[in-house]
Parts: sequence; C-alpha cells; structure tokens
Amino acid sequence: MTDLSPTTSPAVQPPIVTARGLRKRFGRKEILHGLDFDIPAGRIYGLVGHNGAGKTTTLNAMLGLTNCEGTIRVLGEDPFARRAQLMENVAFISDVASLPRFMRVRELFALLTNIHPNFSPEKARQFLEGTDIRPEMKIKTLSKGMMAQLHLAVVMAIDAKLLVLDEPTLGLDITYRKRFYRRLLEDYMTEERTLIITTHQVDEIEFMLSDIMFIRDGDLILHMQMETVNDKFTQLVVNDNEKQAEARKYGPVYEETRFGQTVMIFDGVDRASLEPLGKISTPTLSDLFVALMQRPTANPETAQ
Ligand SMILES: Nc1ncnc2c1ncn2[C@@H]1O[C@H](COP(=O)(O)OP(=O)(O)OP(=O)(O)O)[C@@H](O)[C@H]1O
Repeated sequence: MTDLSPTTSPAVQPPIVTARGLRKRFGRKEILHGLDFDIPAGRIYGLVGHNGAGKTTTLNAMLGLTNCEGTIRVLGEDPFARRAQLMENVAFISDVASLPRFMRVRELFALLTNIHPNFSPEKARQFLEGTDIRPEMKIKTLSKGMMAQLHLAVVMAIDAKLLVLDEPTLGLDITYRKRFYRRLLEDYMTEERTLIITTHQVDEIEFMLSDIMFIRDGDLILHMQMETVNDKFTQLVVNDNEKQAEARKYGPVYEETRFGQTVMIFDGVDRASLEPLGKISTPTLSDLFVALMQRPTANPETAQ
C-alpha cells in the first residue's frame, strides 16, 4: 500500500512528515486505523476521501491539534509535544478557520507581524491584489468568500516549510479558486516547501499535484506519485459486446455504464493490450477515486 522505499524520497533530505502506525480513537470508535506514510520535501500532496474518512483528523495529527497513538513526526518533531515551535515553520488553513472579526485588515497584518516571525505583510498585500479587500476594511464586514480570500493571503504570506490546506477554497467562486491554485503553484511553491491539500473538488487540483493519497474509513488505500498513477491506471471506453467480454479478461478494477457506453478502469494492464478494444485514456483522479473507493483494497501490493 504505502510506498516507503528509499527511491521516492531524495536521499539528502529526510521526510517532512513521517507517520507509523498512526491511530486515533474518539471514545470507543477508531477513526484512523494505523496509517504509515512518509511525505518528502518539495511535493504537493492531495489527500482525498469521502466525508468522515479521516482527512481532517490526519491533518490535525500533523498539526499537533490532536493526540494519536503510534508515531508522527513533522520536520523531525512530535507535533503534539512541540506544537508552538513547529508552528514557526508550518502554516495551515483548517475547514473551521476563523479570523478576528473585530479587527481591520491592516490591524490583522500588524498583529501577525508581531506574533509570527515568518509573516510578511507585503506578501499578504500582494496576495490580496485583484480582490476587493482593502486594508481599512473591518473583517466582520467581509463576505464569506472575501474572508476566505483574506485567510489564504495571510497563510501564503507565512514563509513556512509545510503548508496544510484543509478545504481551502470552500465558499470561493470558481474564478478565484482557479487563480488561487495557480498562484499557489507559481508564487508560493518552491523546492523547500511542501504542500498538503484536502478538497472534494479533486479535479481542480489534479494539475498541480505531485502525489496523491486516498483515505477510506480511516485506512490509506492509495499513496502514489501522480506519474505512477498515469503509468499504472488505464481507462477504457468500449461499446462492442465482444470487446467488452475480451476486456473483462484483463480484470478491470471498476466497470460502469455511462451514457450507454461501458467504462472500465484497469490497474497495471499493458495499454497495448487494451488499445484494440476501445478508446483508452488515463482516468481522472475523480474517476479513479470512485473506482477505488468501492474496492476492499486498492492494489496494496503494487502501489507506487
Ligand atoms: N472531536 C471528535 N469527537 C468524536 N468524533 C470525531 C471528532 N472529530 C472527528 N470525529 C469523527 O471522526 C471521523 C473522521 O472525521 P474527519 O473530520 O477526520 O473526516 P474528514 O475526512 O475530514 O471528513 P470531511 O470531508 O467531511 O471533512 C468522523 O466519523 C467524525 O465524526
């Protein structure tokens, strides 16, 4: 399942996040069932799963917001024990984030300049360019979307090694979402930075991801570099009954009928064998998500 081989992480740099046997219980209910993974530096990770799968809980474990069983290290530190120190190098947006509503935008920037050693008000102002937010505005007068824009600007203005974004674009319109992700990639991302994003709009972030994690009911069922996803999984659209039967011999991991056509997804099947049977392509992440979420295991033996 999770790839822990040395080939995936640059030998020179230790992973930014390491989890071993990460387990979380709320009362008698176990939410995370012992996750093992490494997240190397300089990567953009998408953490994808259904509602209640355990994404936020996993992120909260990385941020030291929840105590878990097993081991988790972020930048070599135990996030729960060393949260204050770690927050100098980690920035995050949570899905329940809030800003001090009574302040003006410029007052918020002044406050953050005082309390955060790596916050740059100039950068925050730059990230607000193109929005309707002005320094004199009171935060409580901003719309929900403007509030989210301000929050993103503030977080991107922190010079952090790890940026964790839990549903960052909730409430934002499509134009802004697209611009935000583009700026994140072009103006924020560097080789020293690592980004972890959760979103249900996975197709919107697919273009920028280097790695993907699918989490289902507290288990990591896929952890893979995007390049490997593209090499490994193939989608086939096939109409002809005979060809469908032929294609099934290759053991699709998923099959459905869409607009009268049969769509199959294959894992690790040579594309040359499938090509004569119909139209082949690489499945989008959302197609792959639907396919793999329905299986008891998602190719655990061959992942990555
Ligand atoms: N403080 C808590 N007490 C009890 N149960 C909790 C608590 N926080 C989360 N849970 C439960 O843990 C499970 C995972 O929640 P989590 O927020 O990690 O899911 P998620 O994948 O982020 O979901 P979503 O996409 O809906 O945000 C859910 O069943 C949730 O009800």
